[in-house]
Amino acid sequence: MSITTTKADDRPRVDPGDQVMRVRGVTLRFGGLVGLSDVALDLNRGEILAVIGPNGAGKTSLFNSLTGMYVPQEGTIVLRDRSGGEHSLLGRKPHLVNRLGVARTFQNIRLFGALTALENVKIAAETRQKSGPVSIMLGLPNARREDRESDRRALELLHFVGLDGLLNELAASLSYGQQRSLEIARALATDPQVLLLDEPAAGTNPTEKLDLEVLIRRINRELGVSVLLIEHDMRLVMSVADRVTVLNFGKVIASGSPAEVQRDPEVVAAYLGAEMAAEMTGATQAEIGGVAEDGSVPAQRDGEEQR
Ligand SMILES: Nc1ncnc2c1ncn2[C@@H]1O[C@H](COP(=O)(O)OP(=O)(O)OP(=O)(O)O)[C@@H](O)[C@H]1O
Repeated sequence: MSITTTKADDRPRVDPGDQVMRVRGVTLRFGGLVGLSDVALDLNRGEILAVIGPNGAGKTSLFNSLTGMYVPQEGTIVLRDRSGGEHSLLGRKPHLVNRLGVARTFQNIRLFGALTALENVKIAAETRQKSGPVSIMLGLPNARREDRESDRRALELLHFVGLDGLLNELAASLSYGQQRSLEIARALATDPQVLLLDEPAAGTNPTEKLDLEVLIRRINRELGVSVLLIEHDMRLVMSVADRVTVLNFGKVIASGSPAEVQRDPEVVAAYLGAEMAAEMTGATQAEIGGVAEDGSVPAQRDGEEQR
């Protein structure tokens, strides 16, 4: 992956027939609770696909299933590489899924707080190295070359996400928005074909949200990375996503362009349900869930779902 291959305005060609990830019939149960039910989803190469839905709808469970952290009891999850080779991801260990080209960020940021920004990204870049521990310990030429390459790559990515002034700051001392950018740089350092972003705007301020919007587009356009995005901020989703898939109670209830999904009666009903609940109880929209004035979709309360 090169950082400077295309101009910012160049969209990678999105060919609906060229699916980089294909998910079919995925069902995930936690004991008696159904987290995902017969979920199907296609991510086309070069596109940004948002996955939305109220809290508890199954979005993170889906990401965990796509990245090997959860193993669904039923279904298929296939990654297609650039030469058309197909790889089943179901049941594969997370580091092997990553090696095949799927990287992710987490809803709750997972950085090494006591390491610097540069070290956090370099560790991820090193997962692509071929030198074994003995070559590294002995400082053999191959190992030294790969070490310099990891340094170069980490610096390039920190520049790409706008953190080049903070290379030597401890991750824990960065602002929330900066930590989110660092997590993205770290995910990119593993050279993914597909990047899964789990609520990247959570906890960021309005300026950081706008920066994030630009960054997601640049990752997609300049690096040619296909993006799956979980996000509650509907303004961000509607602005960056090519298509949107809506989950509710673990099922896909709609899929289409942002405009189509916004008009879909089932999606409207899912969110209107929360609105009516707010009216009936006198609670505010934000307290109950539904589309709030700022465009965000707050939580569905525990116990609302019948699974
Ligand atoms: N490890 C687990 N064990 C048991 N239940 C789980 C587990 N992980 C998720 N669940 C349940 O599966 C359902 C879907 O949760 P999930 O976190 O995927 O939803 P979500 O759409 O990502 O919500 P949020 O927007 O709050 O992140 C919830 O009822 C949740 O409690």
